[in-house]
Amino acid sequence: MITSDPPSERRLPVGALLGAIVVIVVIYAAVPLARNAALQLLCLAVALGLFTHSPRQVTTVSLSACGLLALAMLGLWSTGTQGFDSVRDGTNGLLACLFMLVLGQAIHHFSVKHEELSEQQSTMATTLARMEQLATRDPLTGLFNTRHMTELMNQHAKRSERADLPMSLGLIDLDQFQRVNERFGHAVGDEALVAVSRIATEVFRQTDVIGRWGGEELLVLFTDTEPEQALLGLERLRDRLAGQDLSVARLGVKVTFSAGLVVWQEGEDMDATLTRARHALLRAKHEGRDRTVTGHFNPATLS
Ligand SMILES: Nc1nc2c(ncn2[C@@H]2O[C@H](COP(=O)(O)OP(=O)(O)OP(=O)(O)O)[C@@H](O)[C@H]2O)c(=O)[nH]1
Repeated sequence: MITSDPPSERRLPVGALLGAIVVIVVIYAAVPLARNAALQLLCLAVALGLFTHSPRQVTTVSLSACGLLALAMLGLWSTGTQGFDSVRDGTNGLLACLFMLVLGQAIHHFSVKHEELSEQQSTMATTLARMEQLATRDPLTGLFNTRHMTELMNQHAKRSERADLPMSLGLIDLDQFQRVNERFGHAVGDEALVAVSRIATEVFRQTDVIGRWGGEELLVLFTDTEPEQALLGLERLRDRLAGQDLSVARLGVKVTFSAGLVVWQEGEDMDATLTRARHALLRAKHEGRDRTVTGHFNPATLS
């Protein structure tokens, strides 16, 4: 079961509270004139138990207050201390004890309910986060899934249009991935996919949006980025993958990728942008793989 700490505003060190109770009881015993005020302060200390950590501590506070007060009264009565009226002070003390026990129980009950509620809230938050994860992420790579990427593309297109910001789209396809699966097995192929995804998230900017576009394809949305910079990003990924062993067991699994990179045109439907990116990707494959082919901008302008 998931438990949660009470909110910080409820926290009061129980040790400090017990210390205060001891001091109040000492004042009660030592200063006859302050007895009524001490009883009121004791009740207040028990009420402050509401701000301690747990229901158990609430009970500790109220029982300690009652126990210490009873001991003090017993001591005063048995030693016949002057100024201690056993009827008046005894009745007041017993009433205070009764009040503190009832108050302690009520606060204990409230505290238990509060804890249950916190646990439920925490469980709900975890479940919601898990559901959101399942709805938006690809289970293998942890990247955004196709459906969520589609939503994000449309959102970013609107944002780019409103703010007049450049946006590019890169479609990445791992080369000859079937051979990786055939040679090393599907599980190792999965490892390679996970490794490429992890490296991609490291290589691209945090503002770039990366998703798995089915199978062995990734889609990158280069938001607020000039295409030349997006191309540099893709080539950084190529450099990082070059010669890198992508298997956990160091089997020598290496992959390259082909990519199609296009600039989103203002007002363009994202499906049309994707189609252009796929055409560019196919050209990259036909031209020999392990390269990026761009559409609608001149990579020769690279600085
Ligand atoms: N291990 C693993 N393989 C996958 C996954 N998704 C797709 N693949 C494999 O990726 C391979 C894609 O094969 P193809 O589309 O023929 O392309 P390719 O072998 O990569 O060759 P080119 O794309 O032409 O360079 C297939 O063998 C799929 O089974 C996955 O989640 N895990």
